[in-house]
Amino acid sequence: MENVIEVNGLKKTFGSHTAIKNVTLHVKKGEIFGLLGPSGSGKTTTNKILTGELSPTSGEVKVLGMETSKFGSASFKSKIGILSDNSSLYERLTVYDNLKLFCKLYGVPVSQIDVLLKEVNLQDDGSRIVSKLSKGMKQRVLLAKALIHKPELVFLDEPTSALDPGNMTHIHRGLQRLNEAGTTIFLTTHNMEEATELCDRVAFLHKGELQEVDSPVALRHKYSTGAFHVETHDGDQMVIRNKPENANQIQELIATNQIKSMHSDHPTLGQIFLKVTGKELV
Ligand SMILES: Nc1ncnc2c1ncn2[C@@H]1O[C@H](COP(=O)(O)OP(=O)(O)OP(=O)(O)O)[C@@H](O)[C@H]1O
Repeated sequence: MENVIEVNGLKKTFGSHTAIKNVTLHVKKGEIFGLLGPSGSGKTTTNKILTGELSPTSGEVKVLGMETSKFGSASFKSKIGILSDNSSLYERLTVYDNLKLFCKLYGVPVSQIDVLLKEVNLQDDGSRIVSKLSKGMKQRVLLAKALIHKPELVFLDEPTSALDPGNMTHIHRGLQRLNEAGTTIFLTTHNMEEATELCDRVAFLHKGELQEVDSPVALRHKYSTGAFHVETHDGDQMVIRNKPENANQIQELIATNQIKSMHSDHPTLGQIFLKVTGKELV
């Protein structure tokens, strides 16, 4: 499958500090790819390099088949959408007028605004002044702004960090629909449930280096202890190792209808990150 992001041996230094050491990653067209890492691991720096805001110190970076020298071009900008902590709105204008400006900038019909406001659950808030909105509402307007020109590839840096659970679910469904319609999503998040739910593949970034790149399911399988957690109808809880000598015990529990619940011990992405890097993903 075609790669929309190709990074080989990327390095980025700020003075004597090396923020990105030797990162190689490839994102396929149509994927939701999650970049996960604790504060200071280099996620924002990677995002900024991929969107042309920063230049790499060394290494090869190609996005949508274009070299970094093309990242300032109108053609590149029309194909990517960005939601980052640098994204901003005109505070004194209404939500609708903000989006109207971006429609004009990209030559998009204003009819697109109502569609997008519904997608971000702000269908009744178009006439509100941006400065009066909550942080979570602004984040959703910024998401609408990032998507207004129907980009092929979107970079979303913590897109749901300010959202309540209801709106987070609404945005997750919207991002899944967007992805099903063909948009590739490069997602940066601290939220492990979000990454597990949304991402086809995730990469763990730690101190500027990638530790693991795989699907959440494959990672959880890889780091599974192979044990079963069993709860009986009597309220007993037990951990049974997945070994041949324990097969009889499990069979007997099943035959005597004692099992209330049983699930295999697959660690969460947060637990895997801790195991791989020795650091909490916070
Ligand atoms: N402009 C800069 N000048 C100097 N150092 C920088 C600059 N930008 C980032 N760094 C350093 O590079 C490292 C990676 O920073 P980066 O912002 O990419 O991390 P992050 O993973 O996005 O963190 P967070 O989750 O807190 O946003 C940090 O040590 C940071 O201090």
